[in-house]
Amino acid sequence: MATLYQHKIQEQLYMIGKTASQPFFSWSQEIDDVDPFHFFALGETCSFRQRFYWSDRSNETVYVGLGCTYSIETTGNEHRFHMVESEWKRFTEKVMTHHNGTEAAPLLFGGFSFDPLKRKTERWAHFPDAKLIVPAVLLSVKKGRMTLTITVPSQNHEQIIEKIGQLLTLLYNGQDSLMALSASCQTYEEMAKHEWISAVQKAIHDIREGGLDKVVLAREARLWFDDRIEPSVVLQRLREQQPLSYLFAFEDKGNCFVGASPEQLVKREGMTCYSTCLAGSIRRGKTVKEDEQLGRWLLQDEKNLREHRFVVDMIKEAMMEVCENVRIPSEPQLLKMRDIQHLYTPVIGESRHAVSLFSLVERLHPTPALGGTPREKALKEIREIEPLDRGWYAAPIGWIDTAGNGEFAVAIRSGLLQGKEVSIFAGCGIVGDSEPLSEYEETRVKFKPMLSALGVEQDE
Ligand SMILES: C=C(O[C@@H]1C=C(C(=O)O)C=C[C@H]1O)C(=O)O
Ligand SMILES: [Mg+2]
Repeated sequence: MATLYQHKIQEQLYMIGKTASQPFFSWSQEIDDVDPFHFFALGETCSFRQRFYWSDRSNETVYVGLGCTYSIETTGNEHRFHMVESEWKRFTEKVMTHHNGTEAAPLLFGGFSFDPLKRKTERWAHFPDAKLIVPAVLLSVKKGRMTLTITVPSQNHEQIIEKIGQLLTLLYNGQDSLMALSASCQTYEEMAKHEWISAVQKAIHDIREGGLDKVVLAREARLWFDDRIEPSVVLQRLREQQPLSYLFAFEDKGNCFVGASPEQLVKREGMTCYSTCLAGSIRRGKTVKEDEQLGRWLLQDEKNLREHRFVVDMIKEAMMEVCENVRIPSEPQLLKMRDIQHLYTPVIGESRHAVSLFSLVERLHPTPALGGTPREKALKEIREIEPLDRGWYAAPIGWIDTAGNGEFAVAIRSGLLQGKEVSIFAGCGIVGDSEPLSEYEETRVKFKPMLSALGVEQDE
């Protein structure tokens, strides 16, 4: 039965290719339920060199992509958001779609580097300042309904269609295997710890001198395992451990950037635009009582409220420039994740004119939650004093569809998996009354989600 199904799809694809009048075509069909993690893992089995994974905070929308039919890439480009937007538009004009009654259509997924002007290291060699791809095979899950979308060139596609056929055979004949984490961590090292603390001291000093209000400083920890870490295992563990976060992964030739972020940068759905202000943090309590006490403390702590206020002021201003009827609560609320609680203020507005998703991303990135205030001064300070190449950490990651709707998260609580080696990243907002050691502790708490997903517990 399953093999027939696979052959039918292959046949249809060859037929469409023969009559296609555009350079690419895209074919969609609703399919029986499959496990998205299993689908992602099969990408490796069938040697697709690019894979991505996305699920939103409610887990209502899941996208898993394998292979790459079209890619948009830039390095060091100041106009990178605009360039990606126009390239995507060009692609959508070159593709013929066969929906078969589904809502699905091709999708562009990818991310950006935090700062194109920062000096780059070898570690992030596969992650340029912008890289977004149209996958050859896309699994979409929307409110429980699953769709498969295959997007391929109209000519010379025999090899890729053959490969997709193999994938479908395995998908319906193989077992869904819940994989366990088999690699164990041999060495854990906090990189440039003392330089980072000195950088925090310097930032506090510079803020007190005036002209700079807030700057976010991040650091890295590196782990060495006795075996290769398979990203699908990490994703599965993140889903279990961080059910309220965005889950994302972007893999290119064995380098996989993965994370579970609580932070939305922007979402566009028709004329409605969403963003969130997230800044100000404290750990979770060990008991309900302690947890509530910590939460109450956070809601009235001057230093954390100041960190948060800078983010609210900037996002509110940016949204009011392009939206009307901007709704934003006057006080932050608590957002509790498994390991940490934050001050949180959601923002919603109706776009005044056709404001594109990428122009919103450009306006908002980086918010003072990841850069600082004023933006350019803070970025300069980070470039100069932060002992780290952030790469894609703390930058926008997400998707856009052919109608221009989509969503980008801020890629924090994340790490880069490279075979047996993993780098994880965490940062925090420094203001005038920050204390270097408590900021250091805050980054330790922010390492926890990735560490637990990797099966590593920190010393208390
Ligand atoms: C920079 C990070 O987190 C950001 C910084 C926060 C803070 O300083 O309180 C809180 C949430 C995030 O916007 C990170 O997790 O690496
Ligand atoms: Mg903080």
